[in-house]
Amino acid sequence: MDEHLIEFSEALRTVAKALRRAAEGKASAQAEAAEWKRRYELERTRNIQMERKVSGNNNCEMLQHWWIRSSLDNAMDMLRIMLPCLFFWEVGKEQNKRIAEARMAEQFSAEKNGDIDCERVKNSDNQSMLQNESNEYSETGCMKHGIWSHEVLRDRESDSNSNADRNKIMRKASFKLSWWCNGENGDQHKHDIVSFERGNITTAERSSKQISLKWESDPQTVLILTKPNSVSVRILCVQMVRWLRERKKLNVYVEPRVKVELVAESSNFSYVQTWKDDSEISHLHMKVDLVITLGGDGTVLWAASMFKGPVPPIVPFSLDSEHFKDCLDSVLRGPISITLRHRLLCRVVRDAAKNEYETEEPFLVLNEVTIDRGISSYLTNLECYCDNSFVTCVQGDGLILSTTSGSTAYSLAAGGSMVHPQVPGILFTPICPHSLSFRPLILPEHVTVRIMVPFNSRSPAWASFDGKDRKLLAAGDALLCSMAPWPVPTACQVDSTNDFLRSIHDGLHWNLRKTQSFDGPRDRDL
Ligand SMILES: NC(=O)c1ccc[n+]([C@@H]2O[C@H](COP(=O)([O-])OP(=O)(O)OC[C@H]3O[C@@H](n4cnc5c(N)ncnc54)[C@H](O)[C@@H]3O)[C@@H](O)[C@H]2O)c1
Ligand SMILES: Nc1ncnc2c1ncn2[C@@H]1O[C@H](COP(=O)(O)OP(=O)(O)OP(=O)(O)O)[C@@H](O)[C@H]1O
Repeated sequence: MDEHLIEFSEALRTVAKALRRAAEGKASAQAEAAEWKRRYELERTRNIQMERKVSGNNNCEMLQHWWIRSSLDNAMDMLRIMLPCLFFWEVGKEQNKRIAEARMAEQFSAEKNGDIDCERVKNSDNQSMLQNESNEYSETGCMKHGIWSHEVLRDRESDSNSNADRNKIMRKASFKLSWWCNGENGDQHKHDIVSFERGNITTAERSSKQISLKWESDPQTVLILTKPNSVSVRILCVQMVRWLRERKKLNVYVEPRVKVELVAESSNFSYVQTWKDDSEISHLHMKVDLVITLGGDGTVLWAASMFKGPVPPIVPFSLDSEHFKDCLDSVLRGPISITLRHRLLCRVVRDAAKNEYETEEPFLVLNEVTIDRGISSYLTNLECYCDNSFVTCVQGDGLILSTTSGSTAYSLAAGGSMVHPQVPGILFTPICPHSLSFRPLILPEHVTVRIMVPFNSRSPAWASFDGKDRKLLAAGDALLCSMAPWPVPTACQVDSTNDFLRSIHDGLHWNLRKTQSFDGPRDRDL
């Protein structure tokens, strides 16, 4: 009995193997056939285009001979390739072969009969989808309706179908990719970065591309922002204001504090402009062509925080900027490489709010928003959601939601990755989590992160924005954070990537290690 069972199971295994091989043969034959068909169609389209060109010469007879000959050559080539494929195909399904032969015959005879008039083909009752595509392709150079992929021959549904049905072919399921936005009035600015060609997805444009700024009219007005309480900054500021006004004939804006300092230095600086209150600051972006910062990273953060909407290009100067004239000359002339630094839009929603839109004044951060335990000695307890999905509960000192620009600041100190500033995304970095497995995350740019202080939390939490403006988050309060539509354009010294690498080498001494000495054991000694 056992022997019979073993024999039977062996037989079954053999049958299964044969079936699998047949299925694999069919799949590869189908793939190969589809590929050759695609090439055939491309060639055919090219021929139609060439024919159109030649017909301009009114040499119809020559054209017809040439066309028929090249079509025959193509068809023969295709047949040569298709025959072995069809053999395998037959193993799988006899009907596929019949459809393919019919299809080939139809194409072949159409070509042989010199059926090369695009309009005629287009209007023909028996037009095939293939011919339609061909016409569309040759007329427009691209697909008109949606995104198509390679065509494949369709299994015949039933033998009783009409000839027209039998000869029908089916394309690989066509599809369209579109951006998902938060409704029509969503605050996310999107643009197409993906292009489609015959169903193959290619990224045409990526936001991490190097961007170049070319002035279309000469800049007229410059705003200079300076780090306070620094003698070297004050000296540099005086020189720069003078040069910009006297040599470049530009209008110069400074902060009220700096104007007082300048006028105290010399009454000649009375031409320097400033503002009286915050409402004037909100209109600055409409007057200022360029912002110059004299200071470090903190001054750039300060500059960005002054613009609650669009930000003019920022040229950051460190304190040792001896060559500011050459540098500003080339910036004012353009073109310059810029880095578009993404910002995060942060809104606090109180427990008492009726809905998510009832928020306090939003904050825009260039580095990060931090939610921490403040002066409380208890662990934070923060519930985190990404769109509507629960992410995790942060129990530790807190959480940093950082931009990629801010990835080299606090987030880095808390163990987050350093990310090129042109990469769009939100870094989700815990601060001293009380768990061994809480690794930092990087979330995509389009999400909204929601951090909530649960009602069972032992203490409130504190949110701070680029290290400033602390806000208390009580139980039930939440912080919403998403990518802001207004990036901060900063001028590069060389280009985005070069500047980023230089800043992590020079500023952070990234991977600085003494070079290993030459003397010592070598591979050949082993
Ligand atoms: N443990 C930490 O590393 C820590 C703690 C608190 C705040 N910070 C950072 O300080 C920032 C505020 O800066 P500030 O100048 O107003 O305060 P600050 O004067 O205390 O300077 C903080 C330091 O962070 C550096 N820094 C700021 N942004 C940076 C960036 N994007 N890449 C690399 N280094 C950066 C500055 O150069 C400065 O040396 C916050 O946004 C936060 O990222 C860091
Ligand atoms: N125009 C300004 N008005 C008020 N505060 C400012 C201004 N510019 C900078 N700050 C603040 O001064 C502090 C120090 O500025 P900044 O980081 O530029 O100097 P730094 O610490 O010497 O530079 P770094 O450490 O990045 O080399 C920051 O907290 C910043 O917010």
